[in-house]
Amino acid sequence: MKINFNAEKEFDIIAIGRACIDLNAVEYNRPMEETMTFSKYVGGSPANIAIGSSKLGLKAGFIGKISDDQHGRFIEKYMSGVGIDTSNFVVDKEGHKTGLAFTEIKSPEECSILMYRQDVADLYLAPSEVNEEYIKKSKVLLVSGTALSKSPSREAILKAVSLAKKNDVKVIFELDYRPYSWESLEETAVYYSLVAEQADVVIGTRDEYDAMENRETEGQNENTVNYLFKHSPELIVIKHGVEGSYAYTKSGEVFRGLAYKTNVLKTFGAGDSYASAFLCALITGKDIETALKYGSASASIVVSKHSSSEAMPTVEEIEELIAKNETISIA
Ligand SMILES: Nc1ncnc2c1ncn2[C@@H]1O[C@H](COP(=O)(O)OP(=O)(O)O)[C@@H](O)[C@H]1O
Ligand SMILES: O=C(O)C[C@@H](O)[C@H](O)C(=O)COP(=O)(O)O
Repeated sequence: MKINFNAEKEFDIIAIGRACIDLNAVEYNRPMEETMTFSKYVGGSPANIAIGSSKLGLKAGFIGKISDDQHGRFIEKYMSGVGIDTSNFVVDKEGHKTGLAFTEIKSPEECSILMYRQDVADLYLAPSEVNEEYIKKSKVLLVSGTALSKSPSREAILKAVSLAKKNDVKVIFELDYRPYSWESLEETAVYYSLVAEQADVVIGTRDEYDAMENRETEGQNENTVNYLFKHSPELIVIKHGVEGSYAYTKSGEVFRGLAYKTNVLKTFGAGDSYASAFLCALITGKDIETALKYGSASASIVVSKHSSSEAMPTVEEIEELIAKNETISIA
């Protein structure tokens, strides 16, 4: 099965949400308390997805608010440098700062992220700063769940989703759940359900769907898809880490994507690289099974490297890995 996108559109994908900075531990395999040096990269889930998409040859744009300082200018310059249209970046004029994510790489299995996200510029994107003429030019609007965590960004996202639906732009909802961004699980569940019900494609980990369902315990994929398929989604992707991922279609098909063996350096970056390559495959007309392979291969490459954004692979690297066919099989 394939998803049909409107071929007349100028952009393949426009992402909306945060464009921030990752500061990744240079001395890894140790706790952050003992880490003295960090490398700077552009970060933020939707920015990473836009960067990954652009590197794979898609025409990508971005809607977001950046700080009026050195960090904001670094982000804009890096993203335009990799070919992303940054004309719809808004520069914050109220002194809000760029969000920072310090990463800790204790071991390949034990990584964590320490986020500095108080009063960050990205969450001040206002509905009036979301432009219909821009959104209508894209095949896809990629929405990050974290952008729903606070107003006015929350309303800006809801406006963007309704403009996308009005203008034949597919809404892809990447759940991107960061618990510390939210007041409560209850609040997350309200806004995640609202947007997931309107989206065409939903992508998330099992844990993230549990947040959408306001669950403290692990839910069943079958129940999740039965609920969402009563609404707009035509495709639902549920990721299970190294155990791989599943894609469910409204017509009842289920596909499994296996993870590819790799030399893991750190675990973060997997989700964003997966999303960009999965979507690139779908948008360029590949079937869902191939899209799952693209997502898994891209994630496998990025977890073997130091960054999330800079490490995003090319189509050739992805296809080379798929051709080797060294998957991780877990029952
Ligand atoms: N250790 C790993 N080795 C190889 N691939 C991995 C590994 N961990 C995750 N992946 C790949 O990345 C995808 C997304 O990872 P997951 O952990 O589910 O998402 P997220 O990073 O959003 O939490 C998985 O479906 C898998 O294909
Ligand atoms: O999303 C962020 O704000 C931080 C990211 O830039 C960071 O690289 C990361 O956590 C990516 O992890 P993923 O969501 O597993 O792809």
